[in-house]
Amino acid sequence: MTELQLKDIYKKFGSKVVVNKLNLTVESGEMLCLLGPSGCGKSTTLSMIAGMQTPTSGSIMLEDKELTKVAPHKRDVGLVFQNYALFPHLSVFDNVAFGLRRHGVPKSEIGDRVRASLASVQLAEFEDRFPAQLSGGQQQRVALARTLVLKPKLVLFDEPLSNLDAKLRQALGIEIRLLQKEYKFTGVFVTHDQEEAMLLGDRIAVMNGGNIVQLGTPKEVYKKPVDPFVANFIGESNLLPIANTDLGTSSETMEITILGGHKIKVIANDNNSNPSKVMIRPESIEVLVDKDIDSEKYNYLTGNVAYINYTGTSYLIGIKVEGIEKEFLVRIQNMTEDLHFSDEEAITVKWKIKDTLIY
Ligand SMILES: Nc1ncnc2c1ncn2[C@@H]1O[C@H](COP(=O)(O)OP(=O)(O)OP(=O)(O)O)[C@@H](O)[C@H]1O
Repeated sequence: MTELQLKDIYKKFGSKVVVNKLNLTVESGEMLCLLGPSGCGKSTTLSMIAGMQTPTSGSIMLEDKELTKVAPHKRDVGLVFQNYALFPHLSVFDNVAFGLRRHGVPKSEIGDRVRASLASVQLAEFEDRFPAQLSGGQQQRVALARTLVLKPKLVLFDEPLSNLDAKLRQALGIEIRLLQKEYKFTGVFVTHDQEEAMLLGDRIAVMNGGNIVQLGTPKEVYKKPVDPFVANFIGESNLLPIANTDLGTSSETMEITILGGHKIKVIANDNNSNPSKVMIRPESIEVLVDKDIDSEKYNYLTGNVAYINYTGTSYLIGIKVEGIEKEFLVRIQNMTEDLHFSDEEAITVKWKIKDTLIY
């Protein structure tokens, strides 16, 4: 069931268009991540749903209600911000109870609801503390409890994890997912961090310049990015400029030449006439060890090792390939043996033809 629908949402600040006829549907119980670089219009989109900004034109429907006609505090929409926005002079209990009191919830109900909500964010023992006596992660949990205690249909998250360190970000991200199952809210989550979007989103809307450039599941946007911008923004990528495309096609594959004269095969289809770039994910590439060449199935590229970085879970190898400006990146996971390469050593790598995307 559709919960939230944005229709032709358009927003101008002065003469600058920041959201450009955006259309988006969020299903009931879904978590939709708005992901994009700074300035792409994701926070403005969220602010319009929350009612802190008014669209220049377009409509926002929450179920069958036109939200743009409803005052912000009557929208049944919860908000979780980056900076927690707790009342410093109120205890944790009173911060969480604040909204219930304002909504006129009977006193007899308030204690139970606040305690249940604090328990669900693992802060049952902290109700008498003040925000300044809590860590950043705990403060953000109070902010979550304060929002969820009101049981809103829709919860809007504006980069709520970005003030926290990497480990805590992941832990709290997982908690938000579990809380969503428990409270059954629909969520829109703004972030510029692709890992966060992959962790939290049932679907991800990738934004650029006020538009949604791709909408899909984390797997879809990662495996089949629609253009070089998305490929580059989500995960690591090797984007190689194409020099020449018509070097012969078989029924299934097409051979193209990239800068430096290297030949690469791609799966032929109707969409790849006149492409300008080849894209290969670093983790779909392997180092050639056995010298067994299978050019029906694999592409090969030879260069010299520029650097090799060990991250604990993988190796990242940068390879200088003739004619290609940026190092070609290879990420090797699940290594059973240590990798040893000296600087400048010649290296050949291979990847499956089917893992080669073109734009
Ligand atoms: N109140 C405002 N008045 C004028 N321009 C604004 C206003 N709010 C945002 N903008 C501009 O609109 C554009 C989009 O801003 P927005 O905050 O939506 O981007 P964002 O994708 O959320 O970026 P960030 O991650 O940096 O917050 C930016 O160029 C910004 O400078």
